[in-house]
Amino acid sequence: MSKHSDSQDLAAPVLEAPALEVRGLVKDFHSGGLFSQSKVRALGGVDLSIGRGEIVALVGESGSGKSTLARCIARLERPTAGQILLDGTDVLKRDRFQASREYRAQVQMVFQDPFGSLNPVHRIEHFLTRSLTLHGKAGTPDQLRTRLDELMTTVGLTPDMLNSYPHELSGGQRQRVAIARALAVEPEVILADEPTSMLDVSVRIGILNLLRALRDGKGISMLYITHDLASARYLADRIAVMFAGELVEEGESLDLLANPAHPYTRLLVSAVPDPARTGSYDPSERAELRAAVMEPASCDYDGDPQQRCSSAEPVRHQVGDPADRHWVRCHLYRPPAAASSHALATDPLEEVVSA
Ligand SMILES: Nc1ncnc2c1ncn2[C@@H]1O[C@H](COP(=O)(O)OP(=O)(O)OP(=O)(O)O)[C@@H](O)[C@H]1O
Repeated sequence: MSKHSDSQDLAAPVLEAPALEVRGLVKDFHSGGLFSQSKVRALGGVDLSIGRGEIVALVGESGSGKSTLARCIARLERPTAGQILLDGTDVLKRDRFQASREYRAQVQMVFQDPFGSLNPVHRIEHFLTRSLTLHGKAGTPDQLRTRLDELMTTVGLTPDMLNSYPHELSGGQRQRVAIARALAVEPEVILADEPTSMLDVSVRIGILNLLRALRDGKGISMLYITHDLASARYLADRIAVMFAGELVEEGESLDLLANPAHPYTRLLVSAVPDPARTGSYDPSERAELRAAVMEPASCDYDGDPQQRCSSAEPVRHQVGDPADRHWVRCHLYRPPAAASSHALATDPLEEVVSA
């Protein structure tokens, strides 16, 4: 059991170098018109790493900065400051203005909307062939045919669907095509931004299982973005919690959900439908947690008279066993014995993800 400490020097286990790492990533958006000086700080200095073959879920409520982080990593947005390291190389330094083709092949993004990401005038074969050709992986016509068929079967579709148009497929099948398109370039990392949120509940678990199979079979590292803790728990090895553009807690999925240490994480956990708590759900508990965390500069959770977040950034505190790599950033963190527990009693996934 760790003790409360103001030190950032945590006793982390020595691990293999991560596949992808961001350090101090800041993103400001200008707001209020062309001549306005005002800005929105969407990311306030994010540090996050994804190990090889690891699935990290990034969770947080709408507007917390999840998509901005993924878009910065995919280099669809230019970060204001910070580093993005792929296999230890600082890619922002190497390719300052736009990502190289090599980087785009290594880091692929799958978007939330499988309807919007496929141009309706093209057949499925077009999307996959284009990716393969752009990245020099098409080969001879025979090799291309084999590769296309393989991609379709890998994502659970049949090769005859290559002749279909997007509107002839279901939402789940379209998302599988989007995943096949990402796979075509043989990426090292996939950034999946709410890949199931626009799909029928009945097909969500199939997409999650596909992502897991790709990690297991091909060793692809993934950042899985969601506001749904139940699916994060189902899929991810680790969960990172984002609040107002900052990571406030991170840990092994089961440990973090069983022992949430930050008031915001507890708020999220309390929102997961939990069959074991049906009937005893206490709305005032949620209201109290929400009030405590919605004003991060003056968080009075547990009554912090000093309101330290407004004058100093909270440092990271290790939570529990160092092997769990569980940390929290909160001035009010106390070791678990003194904190209240909001553990998920049973697996709510049956209720939330599957039909
Ligand atoms: N292009 C933009 N211009 C100005 N502000 C932006 C832009 N994109 C994002 N923001 C702001 O940055 C913050 C983070 O937004 P972001 O979309 O990353 O959050 P999110 O957690 O992904 O939310 P959601 O789950 O709703 O997608 C928000 O305050 C948002 O309004």
